[in-house]
Amino acid sequence: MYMAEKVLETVDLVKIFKDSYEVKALDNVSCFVEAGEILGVVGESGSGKSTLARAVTRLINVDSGSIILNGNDITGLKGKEMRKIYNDIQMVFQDAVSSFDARLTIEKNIDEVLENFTSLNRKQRKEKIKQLLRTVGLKEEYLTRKPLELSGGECQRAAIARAIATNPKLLICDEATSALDVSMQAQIVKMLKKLAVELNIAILFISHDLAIVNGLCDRVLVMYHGKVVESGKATEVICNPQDDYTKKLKASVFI
Ligand SMILES: Nc1ncnc2c1ncn2[C@@H]1O[C@H](COP(=O)(O)OP(=O)(O)OP(=O)(O)O)[C@@H](O)[C@H]1O
Repeated sequence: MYMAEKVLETVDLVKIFKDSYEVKALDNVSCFVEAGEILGVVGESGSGKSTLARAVTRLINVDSGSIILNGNDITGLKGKEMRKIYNDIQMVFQDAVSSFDARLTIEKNIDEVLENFTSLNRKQRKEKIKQLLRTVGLKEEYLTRKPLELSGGECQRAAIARAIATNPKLLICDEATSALDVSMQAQIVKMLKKLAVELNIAILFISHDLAIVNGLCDRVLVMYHGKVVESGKATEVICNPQDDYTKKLKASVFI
């Protein structure tokens, strides 16, 4: 029997932020994403979505639970060991422009990643960058443009080109389409679907937009106060929610 490869798995992740009071931002969060699959993570503001992304990329430490990447427990990795797996996990954020160095061309911005994380020579890197731009639907002339000379949608495409430059196994998109207009959102969604299938990348797609998640994701997790309150096939969870919170979330979005 064919078994899809689990690229990411989290087991009972707990993260508590202690300020003047305690916030359980992740409350026993277990989830997984397979190669070629897109997992949506939805929930209102403050439900823990970005904390999950930051925990998985090890930008923050968790209090308990495990993070398994390609079958390896990466929960406790530090420094050099952790840097080795950065090739395998990439992130795309809402504000694509500020994720780039505004003084450098798109080519140079992407080249920095290739220079740091691959052994390609200058000529090979240039070819690779051209190929990456083609993959995300940007013409070669964008190589010499600077981030502020691109539209929001084009810049997000360039950010995705840079994110896939190291052939990651897992791509985390944190509100990656939220700043775009509806037609741009649709184009990026189409492209992410294509990338998941053609490059066999697992995508964790964080969004507050249930309609987009419904159109893009295979499965979805609904988070509330750090807990996964419902999960399942995206169309089933969103079209026919069982949990009261998911019902409310859907009603608040679609009224
Ligand atoms: N560094 C931090 N210190 C203290 N509390 C934090 C920190 N980061 C997040 N939190 C808290 O953890 C909870 C979850 O926040 P998180 O950013 O994960 O939510 P979110 O679902 O991504 O929200 P949004 O959709 O607004 O981005 C919130 O109550 C937030 O205030």
